[in-house]
Amino acid sequence: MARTRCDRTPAWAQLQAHYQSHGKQLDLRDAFAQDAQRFARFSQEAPYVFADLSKNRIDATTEALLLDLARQSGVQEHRDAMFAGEKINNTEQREVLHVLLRNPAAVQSGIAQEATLFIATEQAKVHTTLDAMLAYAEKVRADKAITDVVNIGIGGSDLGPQMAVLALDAFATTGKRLHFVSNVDGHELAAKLPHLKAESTVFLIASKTFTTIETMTNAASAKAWFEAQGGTDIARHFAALTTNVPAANAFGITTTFGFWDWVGGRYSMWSAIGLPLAIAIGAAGFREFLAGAHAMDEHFRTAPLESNLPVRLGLLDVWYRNFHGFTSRSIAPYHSALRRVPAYLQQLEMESNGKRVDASGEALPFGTSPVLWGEPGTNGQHAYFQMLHQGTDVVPVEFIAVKKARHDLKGHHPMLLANVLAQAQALMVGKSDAGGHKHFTGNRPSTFLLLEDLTPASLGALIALQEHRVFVSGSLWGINSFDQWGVELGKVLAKDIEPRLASGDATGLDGSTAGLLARLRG
Ligand SMILES: O=P(O)(O)OC[C@H]1O[C@](O)(CO)[C@@H](O)[C@@H]1O
Repeated sequence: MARTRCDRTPAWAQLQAHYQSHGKQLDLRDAFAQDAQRFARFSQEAPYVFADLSKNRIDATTEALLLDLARQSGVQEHRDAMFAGEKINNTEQREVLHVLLRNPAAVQSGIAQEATLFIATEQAKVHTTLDAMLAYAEKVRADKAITDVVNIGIGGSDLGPQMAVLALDAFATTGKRLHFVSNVDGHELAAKLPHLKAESTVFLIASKTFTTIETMTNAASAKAWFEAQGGTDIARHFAALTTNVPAANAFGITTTFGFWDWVGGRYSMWSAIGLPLAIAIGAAGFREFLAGAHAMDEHFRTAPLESNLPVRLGLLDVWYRNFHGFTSRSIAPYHSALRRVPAYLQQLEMESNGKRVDASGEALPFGTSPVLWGEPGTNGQHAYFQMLHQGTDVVPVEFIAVKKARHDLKGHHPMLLANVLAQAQALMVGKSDAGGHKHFTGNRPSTFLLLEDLTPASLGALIALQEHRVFVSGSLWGINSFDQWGVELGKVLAKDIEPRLASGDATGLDGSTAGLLARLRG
């Protein structure tokens, strides 16, 4: 697989020169004035998602050079290697095949015989497990005695299903209450338990590894509570979603749905980890969700680079991070059901691309993952948008809007859409007030993602789009987007500190940790 780190390509130097001569001065207002076709030129259709990129600080030369950067870095080859089942997660020697989870059939052409065989075998397992998991979801949905489903998991075993269950609330037809418990902070689980009854609750223990301390602690407490309430039928009231079925069995759970180590935690909601969503919207809805993601996979896999939305977004991310030096991106979903999307994207992008070394371990001489943050519009407008409009830092904003409303409250949706348009417009056009307090500099960039309707399929496509744009920027940066060693140190230290809270032993601790330990014990 030919992969060249972006800063080692000829296009990188050309982009630097272009940034100095044109890029940094580009004014969006002039760009629109000079080009009546700018909206059409810088917008992109993809399955279920229309993207307006025209309010970004790019021109035709920028795009051409960025596309050269993609070609010279080997993004296409890297993408093909992922789809072909190569072990592109090199630090863990694993394939990266979450796309298989939403692939309707094991059709792969032009790849090595060995990979074809591997993919076909894994694909068969995916479909068998999917059928079993969806049959279970339907069983729970049909079970009148079950009123509550509690998902216990954290990170990728929580954020995805939680985000999707909220997003697709309009499609939730079960009448069952879905709860998500992630934090090891006992306040979270303790607040739920008094409202649950053992005989009417199903606990889903979601953990890829089945070793994560938060999830194991919550799962043990949930099981102890269940038994203390007189519950005995663990097989009916507990299910495990995991790659580590033996550990789930050892924990006493016999109802299990597996997945595989070629699925990263933050890429796992398409697997058994999606069970809460399948229970909420049903098997057919879940299959539509997968189909929407698959449509985006096909777009990413086959569309030419210049009309490939994940590629265009990933290139833009690199342009902003490494040439403009923007360090964050604000996500502004103008749909209250998408309120957990910013949190979901934080893990997706920051855990994938928050790396300081390339895939070979060499320190990178440029910035990588931006900070992602945001709240739903219009709420954000009345909080931090002040800074977006008039602060000293430029923060590119990614608006997400949905054309169709699924409520009939008069006037709300046009007002919501007017606001999202107005915010994007205000950021760009600004307002002159001779440099005073009411002055808006304008020329602040934004991307506008538009869905016709928020459905299982469009949500699937939107999230797959985000996965692939993260792939593209990570690929350009030459990093391994599929490991997360940065989460390990804190886990190890917490294990060391926990017994010290009981013993008070501060041997070898730094002064601050020792001081705080003493206060917490006092
Ligand atoms: O599903 P698991 O194995 O419990 O892991 C939960 C989360 O913890 C992490 O490994 C980080 O610690 C994430 O990557 C993952 O999504």
